[in-house]
Amino acid sequence: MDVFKVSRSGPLKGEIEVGGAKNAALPLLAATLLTDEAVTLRNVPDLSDIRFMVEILSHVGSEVENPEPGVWKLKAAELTHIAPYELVRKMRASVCLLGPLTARLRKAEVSIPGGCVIGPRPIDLHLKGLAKLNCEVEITNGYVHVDASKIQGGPVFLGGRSGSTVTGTANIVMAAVLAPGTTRIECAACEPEVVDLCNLLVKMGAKIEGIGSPELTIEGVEKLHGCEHSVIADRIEAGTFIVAAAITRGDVTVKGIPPNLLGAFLDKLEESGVPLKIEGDNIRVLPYEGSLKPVDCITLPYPGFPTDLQAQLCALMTQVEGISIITERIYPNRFMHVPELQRMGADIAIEGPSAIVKGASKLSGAPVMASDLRASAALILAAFAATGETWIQRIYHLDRGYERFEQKLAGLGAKIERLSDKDMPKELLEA
Ligand SMILES: CC(=O)N[C@H]1[C@@H](OP(=O)(O)OP(=O)(O)OC[C@H]2O[C@@H](n3ccc(=O)[nH]c3=O)[C@H](O)[C@@H]2O)O[C@H](CO)[C@@H](O)[C@@H]1O
Ligand SMILES: C=C(OP(=O)(O)O)C(=O)O
Repeated sequence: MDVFKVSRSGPLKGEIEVGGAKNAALPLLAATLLTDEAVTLRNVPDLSDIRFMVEILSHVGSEVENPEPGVWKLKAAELTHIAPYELVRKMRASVCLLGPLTARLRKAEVSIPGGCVIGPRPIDLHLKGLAKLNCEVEITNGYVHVDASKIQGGPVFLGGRSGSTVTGTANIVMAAVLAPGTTRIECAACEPEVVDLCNLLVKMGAKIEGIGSPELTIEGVEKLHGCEHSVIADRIEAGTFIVAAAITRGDVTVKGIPPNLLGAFLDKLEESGVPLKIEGDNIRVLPYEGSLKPVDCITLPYPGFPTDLQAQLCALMTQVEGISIITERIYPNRFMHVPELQRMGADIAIEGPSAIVKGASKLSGAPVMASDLRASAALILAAFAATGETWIQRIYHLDRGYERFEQKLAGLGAKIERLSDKDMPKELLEA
C-alpha cells in the first residue's frame, strides 16, 4: 500500500494549478444518464472516485470513453435501473444515480451507501423529495426502490437539521427535469457544485430557474439531449493549497480559482492575518512575519465556511498563537484528524461539535493514519510544519479527492514522497 513520507517544508514558492472539482464532477457524471445522446465532460479530475463512478455508470449501461486526459464522453443509450451494493458501497456519491435513473427509466433500485467515518450520512431528504414528486419509495434489503410511473412535478422542501442537502438537491433536480409539470424546490442547496450541475442540465435542454438561489423552479421537459461541459474548479483543492502556502509562510499563486467560490474561507484567512492578493482567478498567498491571529469558525452550507476545509484550518491554527474555536455544524463528528494531529504534538480538545485549538504547538513527525479525505490533507499540511519525518498511512483516502497531490506540491518545494509501506521503518508500520 502507498504511504507518504513528509518532512518539514517551505517556505513553498511558485504557482500551482487547480483542477476540476470532484464534488461537481461526480453528480455531473450521474447526470449523463438523463439522455440517450452523448455528453462530453471536460476538466474532469483523475481521481479514484471518478474511476469508481465511471465503473458504476458503465455497469448500468453507459458507453464510456476517455479520449484524452480530463475528458470523458458518456452515452447512455440503454440502461438498467439497478445500482448494486458491491459498487455503490465503494463511494457515497453513487447515491446520485437515484435521481437520473428515476427520471429516465421511471424506476430505480439503488443500494443505500451507508454511513462513513465523518458521521452518519442520511438520505431521508432525498427520499422525501422523491415522494413529493409522487414517486413510491420503499427501502427493502438495503436498497431504495423507486416506482416513478406516476412521477409529477410539485413543491419540495429540502430543509434539514443543518440547512439543505447538496446531493439531495442534485437528486431531486435530476428527477424533476424529466417529470411532467412544475417542481418548486425550496431550501435548495446553493453550493457552486449544484450550480454547475444545473448549468449542465440547462445545456442538455432542462428548464431551470433560480439557479444558485435556495428556490429552484423546474419545468419538466420530455427529453434531454447531449452537450459538452467543463467542470468547475475545485474550491477545496484550492483552499488546501492556500493553507499549504500559509502554514509554510510561502509565496504561492494558486491559479484558476474564481475567488467568489471561496469567500468565507478567504475572509477567515484574512481575519487571521494571512496576506492575500487576488487578481482575477488567481489567489496569491504572501509571506508574513510573526504569528497569525487565532480565529473562531463555524462550518455552514455555502456561502458559509465549507466543512471540507475544516480539517485544513485546524492544521493551520495549531501553528497560531492563542485559542481558535472551530465548530463543525454539517458533520459534528468530523474530527478524525484531531487524534492524529495530537500525536504530532498539537494541543486540541474536542468539546461537542467544536475543536478548541491552542497554539502555537511545536509539532514533530510521527507515524499517523489518514482516516478520511480531508483529514489526510490536514495531516500533510501539519507535517510541513513539523520537525522530522511524518509517515502517513492509508493515503487511498486522499487519492479519492486530490489529483497528483504530492507532485503538485513538490513543484512548490514541498518535501513529500509517495512510497510503499514496505519502505517504512518496520517499527512504524500499523499493526
Ligand atoms: C451542506 C454541506 O456542506 N454539504 C456538504 C456535504 O454534502 P453531502 O451532499 O454529502 O451532504 P448533505 O449536504 O446532503 O448533508 C448536509 C447535512 O444534512 C444532513 N442530511 C443530508 C441529507 C439527508 O437526506 N438528511 C440529512 O439530514 C446531513 O447529515 C448533513 O448534516 O458533504 C460534502 C462532502 O464533505 C461537502 O462537499 C458538502 O459541501
Ligand atoms: C467527504 C467528502 O466527499 P464524499 O461526500 O464523497 O465522501 C469530501 O469531499 O470531503
